[in-house]
Parts: sequence; C-alpha cells; structure tokens
Amino acid sequence: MSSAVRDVVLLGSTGSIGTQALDVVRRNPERFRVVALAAGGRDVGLLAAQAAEFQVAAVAVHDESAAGPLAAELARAGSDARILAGAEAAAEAARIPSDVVLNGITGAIGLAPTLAALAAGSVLALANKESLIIGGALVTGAAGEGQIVPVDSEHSALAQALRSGTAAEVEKLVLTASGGPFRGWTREQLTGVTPAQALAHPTWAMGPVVTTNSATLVNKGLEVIEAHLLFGVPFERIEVVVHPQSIVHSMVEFADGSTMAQCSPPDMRLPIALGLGWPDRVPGAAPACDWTTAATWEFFPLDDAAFPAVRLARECGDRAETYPAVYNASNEVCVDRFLRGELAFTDIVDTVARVVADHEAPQALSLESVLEADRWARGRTVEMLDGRVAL
Ligand SMILES: NC(=O)C1=CN([C@@H]2O[C@H](COP(=O)(O)OP(=O)(O)OC[C@H]3O[C@@H](n4cnc5c(N)ncnc54)[C@H](OP(=O)(O)O)[C@@H]3O)[C@@H](O)[C@H]2O)C=CC1
Ligand SMILES: CC(=O)[C@@H](O)[C@H](O)COP(=O)(O)O
Ligand SMILES: [Mn+2]
Repeated sequence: MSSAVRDVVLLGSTGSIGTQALDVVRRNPERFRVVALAAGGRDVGLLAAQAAEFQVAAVAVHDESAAGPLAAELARAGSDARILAGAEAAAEAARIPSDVVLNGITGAIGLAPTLAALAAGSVLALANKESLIIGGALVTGAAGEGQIVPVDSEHSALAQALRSGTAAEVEKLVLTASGGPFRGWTREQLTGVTPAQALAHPTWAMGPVVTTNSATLVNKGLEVIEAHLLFGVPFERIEVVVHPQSIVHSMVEFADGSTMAQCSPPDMRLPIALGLGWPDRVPGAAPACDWTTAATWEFFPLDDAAFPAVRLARECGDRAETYPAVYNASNEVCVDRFLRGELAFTDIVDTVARVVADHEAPQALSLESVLEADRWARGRTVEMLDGRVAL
C-alpha cells in the first residue's frame, strides 16, 4: 500500500456517487483528503456543509446564480473555501493539483472536467461514463497508461478480473445487467410505465438519469461502449448477460475457458474506494458476500426485442466518430422529457434510434465535432418530439 494521503478533487459531490465517495473519505482519513468539491448548484446548503466538514480549499458550482447563496452558506458553515462559478467551474476544479479527480457528474457536461483532469496529470477515477463514451479516442488518447481508473461497477469488476491474466489471454468480457425494474416485460407492457416505476431500481439506489437508463437498458448500451474504450476489446467479444441480483458485477472469460468474476453485494462504496486507492484495496470499504446464508444467482439472456438499446449502442460504438455522442445526447433529452411526464417510456429509445439514423458523421473526431454532434442531436431530438420533424 502507498503510504501518502491522496488529495482528491470530487466532482458531483452532492449526488449519489459524490455522497458515497465522501463516506469513503470520512472513514479513511489516513488515506484520502478532499481538496475541492464541485456540483451543479442545486443544493448549496449541502455543498457548504461538505466544504466545512472536509475543510476543502475550493468549491465549484456550475450555476453562476448559486455563487451568492453558496458564499452565505459557506460563511454560516464556517468554511473559507474559494468559490469557482460558471460553466467552466468544474473543469477549473479538476485542474487543481491533486492525486485523484473523481468525476461523479451526470451526463455529457462531464467531458470538459474529464479532459481537464487528464491534462492536469491526475488519476481520473471515472464514474461519469458519458465523457469517455462521447469523447472516445479523444479521451483515451489524452490519458496516460493507467491514468483512467473505472468506478462504474461493471468496469471496476472487469479491471479487477483482468488482473488475473494478460491481454492476449482474454477471450471475452461479460457485462452483467440487472435488467432493471421491467425485466421480463414485453414491449406492449412497457409503453405505459411511469417515471416512478422506472425510478424503482431493484438493486441500486442511484441518481435519476442513470436509474432511468438502467430501466431502458441504455445504461448497458453505454457500458458496452465504455468497456470497449477502456479495455480495447472489440465489440463482438463483449457480451451482456442479465443477472437480477447484481452481485456478480461482470466477468472476464480467458482463452483456456476459465471465467473470472468479481462478486460483492451491490454497494458503490467498493468501486469508489478502489477507484480512489487503485491499485490498493481499502479494507472494509463495503460489506462482503455472506456465504452462511443460502443464495441464488441467476443469469438470463438479454431480450433484444423488448430492450433494443444495447443493440443500437453497439452500432453507434462500432461506427464510432460522433455516433456515441449522438446516442447519448438524444437519450439525455428523452430521459429529461420522460421524467417530466412528457414522453412515453418506449419513445425514449425509439427517438434515439431515429436521431442516430439521421446523423451524418463528420470525417474526424475532434472536441469541436463532438460538441457540435451533441448540440445537433439535442436540437434534432427536440424538433422530433415537438413535431417539427416527422417521426
Ligand atoms: N449512482 C451510482 O450508483 C452510479 C453512477 N454512475 C455514474 O456516475 C455519474 C453520477 O451519477 P449519480 O451520482 O447517480 O448522479 P446524481 O444525479 O445523483 O448526481 C450528479 C451530481 O453531479 C452534479 N452536477 C451536475 N451538473 C454539474 C456540473 N455542470 N458541474 C459540476 N457538478 C455537476 C450534481 O449537482 P446538482 O445536483 O447541484 O446539479 C450532483 O452532485 C453518472 O455518469 C452515472 O452514470 C455509474 C455507476 C453507478
Ligand atoms: C451501479 C452501476 O454501476 C450502475 O451503472 C448499474 O450498472 C446499474 O444497474 P443496471 O444497469 O445493470 O440495471
Ligand atoms: Mn454500471
């Protein structure tokens, strides 16, 4: 184990990943110290309380109008943290000298902070899968060897399982999917589901976007692309299997027929702690499996007809360029509409598929082309949903 305390910049500190990361730090002060926090700005009271508890030097908020209320809350909480505010604030925070930047922001907006953390030379503990998926080779190309450590549970599992063999020995990666709250449902049954039903994830408590993505299986589609980019394994050798218990977090099959699985009860504090401490494990990060009680672990094939999101993501990942950015951006708009009660559940992936079909990719991937594709896909999705483009 490395002995020095690691300085951590935590992006998305008020969210599900962020609050669990702070719990890990709180219980391991001899290993980790938080130097900066970033959030959108929706809960400045919580952000200020976090800043005071962890005595951070800087706090960033995306929403500029939250800076004033944040200053008042910081003063009340007894924190003298410097405030960074505005669209660049999270990226600025990511540039603050640190050992690890944990990106726990939701959505494509996490791209600039991801690139900033990599350019600053910090280890990037990556929960914000969207930034890697839309940035593709831009992100992997900006990262040094081992600079990105996955926090997403499946990819943390794969990284752990891959420790037991060489790259040449890998036959396939097997991503597990809980199947979400609608596992086993037909397409007809899915049309009328409500946001409340979609947000009732059977095994994980997470933020609303990733939870909805789990219900549509878009999350698993994104994770197939994420696995391809992180581990360099071709799409045809990345499988998805439905595992409702979410205890086997993913598996690596090796050339000799051996399969290595990483198993633990569903608790993100384990992959978060490993992401912050990599390659060291943090003792007691989360409870282990209880082998004294009878348990059943099930595995089922994915129903591609009712849940076409994974197949569509594979196509986008295979076409690369700006297709993953279009898939993600269109989905973000659709999820927002669905959660507001303005879009049917099955229209989420149907609309994403239509927007993807309309996309003409630029020749080369660049930061500008990714941002332009993201803008275009959001606009096209809104046009379609508002009836200006025939569905
Ligand atoms: N939750 C989980 O268990 C898992 C999550 N992930 C991934 O981790 C990421 C975070 O998910 P989750 O924690 O569930 O999401 P949440 O919605 O719970 O939290 C998102 C956080 O990001 C902050 N945020 C939003 N916009 C900005 C911005 N522009 N700058 C800085 N901070 C911002 C939010 O602050 P505010 O509320 O003020 O806007 C909030 O703190 C996602 O990419 C998700 O897919 C992956 C695996 C598991
Ligand atoms: C905890 C985590 O990593 C989530 O991304 C999780 O994968 C969601 O579960 P499913 O997408 O498998 O339902
Ligand atoms: Mn995951």
